[in-house]
Amino acid sequence: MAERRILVLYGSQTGTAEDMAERLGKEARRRHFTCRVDAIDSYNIANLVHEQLVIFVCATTGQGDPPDNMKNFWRFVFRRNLPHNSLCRMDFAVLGLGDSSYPK
Ligand SMILES: Cc1cc2nc3c(=O)[nH]c(=O)nc-3n(C[C@H](O)[C@H](O)[C@H](O)COP(=O)(O)O)c2cc1C
Repeated sequence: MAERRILVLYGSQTGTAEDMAERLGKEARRRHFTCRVDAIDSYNIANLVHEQLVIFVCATTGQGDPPDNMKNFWRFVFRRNLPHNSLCRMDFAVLGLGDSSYPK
């Protein structure tokens, strides 16, 4: 990886995923990565194709629903006409937050 750059995007309803994303950002900067942390729907999805490495930190709310600040992205991901290879050049990781007391 020529440039050490990470984007951390979070979907958070009550702040836990946001805190986690900020912690990841801090840790990444400590390790000399350039790191931006943002709510998923505040980020311009059209730019995702230019990202090298993205960490998605996403919580669940309602009844297995996406948080309000990632609803647009959720719709985007499930678009029927989204080319299957549209994000294939991007490395990504997903950290999901939930609570095991909710029914599966
Ligand atoms: C109203 C509400 C609904 C939730 N629904 C679910 C759920 O359906 N499934 C699940 O695994 N966790 C559920 N959770 C647990 C949250 O996903 C978990 O507490 C998470 O850490 C919250 O992250 P956030 O503070 O970033 O929103 C729910 C929590 C709340 C407050």
